Amino acid sequence: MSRKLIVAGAQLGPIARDEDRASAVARLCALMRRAHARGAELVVFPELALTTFFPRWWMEDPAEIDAWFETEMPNAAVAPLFALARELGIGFHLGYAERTPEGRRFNTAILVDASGEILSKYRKIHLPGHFDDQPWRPFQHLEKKYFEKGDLGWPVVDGFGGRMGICICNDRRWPETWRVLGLGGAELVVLGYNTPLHYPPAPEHDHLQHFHNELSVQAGCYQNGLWAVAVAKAGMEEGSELIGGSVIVAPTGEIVAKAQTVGDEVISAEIDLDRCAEIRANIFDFKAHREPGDYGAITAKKG
Ligand SMILES: CSCC[C@@H](NC(N)=O)C(=O)O
Repeated sequence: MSRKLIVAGAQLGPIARDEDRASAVARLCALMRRAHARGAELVVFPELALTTFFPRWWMEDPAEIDAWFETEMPNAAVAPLFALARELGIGFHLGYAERTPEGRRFNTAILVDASGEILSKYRKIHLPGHFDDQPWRPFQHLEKKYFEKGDLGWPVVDGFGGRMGICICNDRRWPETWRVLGLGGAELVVLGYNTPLHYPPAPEHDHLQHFHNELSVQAGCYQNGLWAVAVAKAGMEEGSELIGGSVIVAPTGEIVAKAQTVGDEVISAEIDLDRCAEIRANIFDFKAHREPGDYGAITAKKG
């Protein structure tokens, strides 16, 4: 038995600070067409895919901050993407900055089906970086200032013939993310990232950025017996070099497709969701072998 599906990752090259939504959406549409031409039923776009990675700048003016956020989804700016998805009959994952009607701000991603309906929404839980102005850095990482911690948990929903989960960028480094998604029955996890090559607090690790990206995604897939499509916004963006290396990873932890550039690029693979059982019914058979009674420390409060 098999449940086969062609999936694509649409890596983005840099988005300039003054590049407007219309330009970014036109690029997403061009990538969606390329993914569709490869037979993809689902295309995964990066984290915060409609703008430059704005948390690298300290801003105080609320109007200036709000300009980076979407107050509705879909909205007029992304309407062409939703319309194209419907026309082509392709689903997609999109990361964006969300501002709610109550003025709450989240780093959000949605999963949209081939009819343009939003199937699932996730708000980023692991927010990296800092709250305060740190002008000593060549660029800042102010996700803790601009976003609240997500309040939707890690939803797992039916879609694309299987069980679908979402996480966002820094979440991929945390085993708890993958385990909670795995416990929810996720068979395919989609995620986007903006990962600077340079990490100012520990530059001695800069040369490990690609390794840590792959290590995290491959371990998450293997240890939970699921597929992942992990997609970068890459390249030299406003003086900050972002890693590429978008990958599609199998439940065995093997990479089955990988980007070769740091620009706009489509990767794709035919995946079989039934291959999750190769791991889930064996080495990581949760029911048979997991010992949650001994894992209490994992859910204890911070400290
Ligand atoms: C502050 S350094 C970590 C950078 C982080 N980036 C995002 N966007 O979460 C990441 O984990 O890739």
